[in-house]
Amino acid sequence: APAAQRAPALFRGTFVHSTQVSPVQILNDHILGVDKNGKIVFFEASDKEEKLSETWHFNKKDIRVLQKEFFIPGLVDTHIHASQYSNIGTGLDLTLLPWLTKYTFPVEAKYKDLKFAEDIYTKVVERTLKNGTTTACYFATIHTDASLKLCDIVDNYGQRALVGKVCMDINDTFHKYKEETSHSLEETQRFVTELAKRKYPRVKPIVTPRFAASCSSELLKQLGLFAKHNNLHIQSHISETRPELEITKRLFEKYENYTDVYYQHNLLTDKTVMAHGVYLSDEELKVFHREGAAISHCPNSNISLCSGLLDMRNVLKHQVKVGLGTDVSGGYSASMLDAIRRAIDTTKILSVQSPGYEKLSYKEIFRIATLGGSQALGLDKLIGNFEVGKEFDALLINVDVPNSAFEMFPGETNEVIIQYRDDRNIEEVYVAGKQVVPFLES
Ligand SMILES: O=c1[nH]c(=O)c2nc[nH]c2[nH]1
Repeated sequence: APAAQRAPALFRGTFVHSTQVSPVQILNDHILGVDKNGKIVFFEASDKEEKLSETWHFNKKDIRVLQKEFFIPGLVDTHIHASQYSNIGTGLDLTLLPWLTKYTFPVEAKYKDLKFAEDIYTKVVERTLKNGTTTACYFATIHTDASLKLCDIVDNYGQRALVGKVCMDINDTFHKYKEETSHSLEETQRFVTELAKRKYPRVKPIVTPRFAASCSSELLKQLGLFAKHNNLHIQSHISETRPELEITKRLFEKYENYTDVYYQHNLLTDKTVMAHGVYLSDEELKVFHREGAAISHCPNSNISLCSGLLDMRNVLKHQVKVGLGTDVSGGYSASMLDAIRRAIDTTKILSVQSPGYEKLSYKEIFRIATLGGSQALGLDKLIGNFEVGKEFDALLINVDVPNSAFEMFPGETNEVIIQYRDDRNIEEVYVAGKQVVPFLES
């Protein structure tokens, strides 16, 4: 088993596909496999084929040697507004607060219509899977039935997800889109109960106060207590823009800072993921570390809405759990590859502004997009890398497909792909060992 922990994140090998278990990769004298429950196993084999046929019931014809393919762990999108997918790539001329009023609240209000919800939610789940997102942490809208519909679709496609029905009882700029305080809590309870009844193995609820500026203290308190008593995941936004910080300060005068608002309402736990955190002070980062709360870094959105640049090096220095998020549709791409690139770009910009700033390497960002994301969502015992006993959430990358988006040059290793590969080179997507959404023909 310890050998598995040493197994690299990506490698070439010989692939074995079968109708019973798939896939398996032979690495020198070891076999990385996936059992019937989608769990990763790793064992030594003196005679690979004998061992394979005995243990896994493979025929020789199932074994294919494809030098141009390799696996990477599935990508974890720690912050994505499924409901905003219909706005993707549009309306990015404003900053956060006017953007919410002009573009975002009007589209979210449409999810009262279940047919509209079903159409957009189907498209976003399909698209994120095709882009290699095996796990997503979704914001839905304030509508419970539409949020449950999103859960049904996620389960149907075989994606892994945390899904949140949005809670907000304050909206002074778009009055139609808010709830009564007690209704917001009751509907969250109904959402959690109804989702539990469905017994979906890989779709879990997440308590979702939109952000402090759209929630009364009473609502935050009720949601915090509900999450605490039921040991639930929590997500929200924090310290994304300066004007939002000012409003929050005015609304929650007696609190030390933004982090303290969530902390005092029982909303900052080791199952919490907060989007953005661009303007968190070192003091606040220390509280995040102490409480085991995570940050979802959403670099595309931070740039697109001109919110600010997160100092990831400082977040890592404070040992705060951190993952990456696409933040559709503040972010204009539903691809985690885009988030990886923007995250690297952000630290490069910071290094231009402050010579000597230690940029993040692509290896660090790749880890944050996979294992880091699983830690941020409290799922790292289950997913995030290829450790024995975890579930096999993986992408099969092929560097040599027809119409590939880029060239491989002589002597290059597969590691090159992590630096500039394209989504179109994701050939197969696996969640818990099961193939979901085949994308490219090989
Ligand atoms: O990027 C963001 N998108 C949103 O929808 C939102 N709501 C509050 N704060 C937010 N930030």
